[in-house]
Amino acid sequence: MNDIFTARGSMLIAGVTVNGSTVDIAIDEEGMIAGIGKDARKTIDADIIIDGSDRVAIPGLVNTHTHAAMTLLRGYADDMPLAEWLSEKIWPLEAHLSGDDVYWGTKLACLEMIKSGTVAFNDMYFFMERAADAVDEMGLRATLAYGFIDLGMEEKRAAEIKATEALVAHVKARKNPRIQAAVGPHSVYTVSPEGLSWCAEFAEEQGIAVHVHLSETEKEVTDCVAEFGKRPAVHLDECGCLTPRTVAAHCCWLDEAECRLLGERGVSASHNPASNMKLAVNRAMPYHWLKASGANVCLGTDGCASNNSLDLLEEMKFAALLQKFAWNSQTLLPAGEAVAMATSAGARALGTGPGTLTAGAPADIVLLDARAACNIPLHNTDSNTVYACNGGAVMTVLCQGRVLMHERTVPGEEEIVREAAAAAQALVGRAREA
Ligand SMILES: O=c1[nH]cnc2c1ncn2[C@@H]1O[C@H](CO)[C@@H](O)[C@H]1O
Ligand SMILES: [Zn+2]
Repeated sequence: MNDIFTARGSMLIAGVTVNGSTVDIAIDEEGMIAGIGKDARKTIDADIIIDGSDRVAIPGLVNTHTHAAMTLLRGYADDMPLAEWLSEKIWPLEAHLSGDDVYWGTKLACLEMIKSGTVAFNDMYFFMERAADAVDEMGLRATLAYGFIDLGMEEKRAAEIKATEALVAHVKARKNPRIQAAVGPHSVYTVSPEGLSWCAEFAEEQGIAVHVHLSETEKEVTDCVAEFGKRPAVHLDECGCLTPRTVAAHCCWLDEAECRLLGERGVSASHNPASNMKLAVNRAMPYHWLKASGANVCLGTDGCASNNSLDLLEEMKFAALLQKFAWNSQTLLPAGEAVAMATSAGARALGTGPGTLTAGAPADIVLLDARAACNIPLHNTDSNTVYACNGGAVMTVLCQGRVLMHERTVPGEEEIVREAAAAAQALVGRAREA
């Protein structure tokens, strides 16, 4: 069974349930879906066969906003307001982070993501060269941004520019088709207009994505209006940061005109319901306005210090429930749309393919346990996936046709858990001594 992780060749997932029908999924040697349907096995001479009976296949999930290595901060500080939480707890501890911490924290995040069906993620953090090592080894896809924070200081800005340029050069030099670089201006309250403009220009010049926090709290909006005379989305736009390559996380306090602006600019808006509820940001993303505007609404978990897990199956449920509750509409964000947010919309945001189970798409595939209680009965796959199951129902995960987890086994799990726990403990120890 172990060689399924290293075996290369064409593959057949035989007799698997997709949207209520039993089909075969044929995967070619390049890791692309060659065919899907009752006769798909005829399209290839499979080297590897995965038994799909008792399995439901869905496209691989895409986490469009996280800080992966914050797994090390899981449970370190909870139940606090955002500004206090960041400035009194999170940032002081992050000041002691090392590259090794980010490596093991990101490995743990990748393990957790694979175990809950995620095949690609959009990350913003520090020591991202080491995050790239972790992603490389774990086999999923990632877009990696250095979290650019200049706090209005010219000297700090110069250092952030250097760090951003270094990461982009590093990622390009790796030539790993699964790993992309992005530019990561943290937010309008931590980056000066000069910093934001530099980020926008550099991203444009490099043809890479912009990853930013936007309108997470009401305070962010009132402070931005007081300082710059305009709301955060307008401010970001004037600095050139709103583009079809932009992923804006949270988008809770956008007004209707800002939603239209995001739609016009072709921005991807990443909904992070668990983090928003936990930090009581007190307003849900206006999904209905963003959807009407044509913005690409996708899904993210945010980091493990504000979630505190990376389970997108759970997150789909939070999104569908929060939207209904907040906007008083039983019909808003139905299950099928929640699945699309976590799959095709996420794939569009990160440029990783169509994010669907179709011929010609990359074989980014999740097999859920059809015999798990949460999948009985199977009246409707989308419904069970969003409302009943969590990551525990994920059995097998493929990324570009490569098996990352099979029957819940991920190679190297024991070492990752041991080393990440040790790194977290040592990090807190260093902070306490300081
Ligand atoms: O919800 C959040 N809002 C704003 N900042 C956050 C949140 N979660 C994590 N970070 C912070 O963003 C930086 C990423 O490079 C880190 O400092 C991380 O702690
Ligand atoms: Zn965040």
